[in-house]
Amino acid sequence: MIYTCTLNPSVDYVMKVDDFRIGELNRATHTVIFPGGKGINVSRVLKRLGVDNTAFGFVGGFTGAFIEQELSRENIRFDFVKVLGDTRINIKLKSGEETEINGQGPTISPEFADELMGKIQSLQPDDVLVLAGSIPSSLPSGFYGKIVKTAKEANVKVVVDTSGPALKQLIEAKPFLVKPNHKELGELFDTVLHSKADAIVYGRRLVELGVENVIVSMAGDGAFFFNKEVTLFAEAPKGVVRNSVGAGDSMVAGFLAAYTSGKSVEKAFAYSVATGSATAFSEDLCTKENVEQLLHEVKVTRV
Ligand SMILES: Nc1ncnc2c1ncn2[C@@H]1O[C@H](COP(=O)(O)OP(=O)(O)O)[C@@H](O)[C@H]1O
Ligand SMILES: O=P(O)(O)OC[C@H]1O[C@](O)(COP(=O)(O)O)[C@@H](O)[C@@H]1O
Repeated sequence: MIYTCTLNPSVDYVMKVDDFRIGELNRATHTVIFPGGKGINVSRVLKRLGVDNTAFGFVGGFTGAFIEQELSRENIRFDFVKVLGDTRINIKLKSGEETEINGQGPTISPEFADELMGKIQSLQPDDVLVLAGSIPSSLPSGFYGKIVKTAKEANVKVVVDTSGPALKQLIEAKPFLVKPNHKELGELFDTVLHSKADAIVYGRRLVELGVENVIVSMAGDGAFFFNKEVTLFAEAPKGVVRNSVGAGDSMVAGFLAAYTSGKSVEKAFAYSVATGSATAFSEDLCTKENVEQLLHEVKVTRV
């Protein structure tokens, strides 16, 4: 069974504003609201790809109730810890460029953190645990590390999609899969990546550090896959980007959906790129039909 864990879920409030002006009254021409947070996006895309899974994490208040209601509507299993305070609202402003403001999220007190650890302790060998998104500031900075240790002791495969110090901490635990974008990969090594050659150098370094499989996404410029045996590159399919929020999370879901159904890493990587682009070209997350239409456009080459 695949489990996702979102420590800081969100309600993503997407607002389209023509000609946004800072410091003035702007009126949205289109608004839409989605349940969000990286692990929740992975759960939603997995379900759309026909893979049952369970979402873990912390939710609270009216925004938390909205997330549960939307996941129930999509028949996605969840087992959240209910916290005091409201789940955050993240603003995704579309006005030519995409600007994002992510909220802080509610305070998670130690008893709620322990309740989540209890759920992690109940995982079984060969389960997959996707740890995705930021760590709320109220949790101890080593919290992700503690989750990975518990999961790995139970022979659970750990997948990581996060950034900053949380990503650094999780790399040390040698996860099964990580999916940084090129900016997050640069930050991990206190540098800025300027080229595909740079992405190859630092992607391979993650494998040397013990990560089993690495996907480095570069938005419309394609993606790399690295493990001990191969380095692969895939061009991103061409299309009109409607909402790239959740595209990275969709790649993780696409890879896992294909890999856990027995596909090779080459095929799972191609499916991952098609899933990321299918989401970027949709207003909400992708559907399985969108992914399969794009799959034939993804050409994977060995580097
Ligand atoms: N402009 C684009 N054209 C085609 N595909 C895109 C575009 N932007 C994102 N994608 C797809 O989404 C994936 C993840 O995007 P990226 O922005 O790199 O990740 P993240 O959302 O984690 O920042 C890419 O590998 C690609 O498949
Ligand atoms: O936990 P963080 O890093 O604040 O990110 C949360 C945000 O990331 C998202 O999951 C989207 O992530 P990606 O665009 O990287 O796939 C949004 O749904 C959410 O608002």
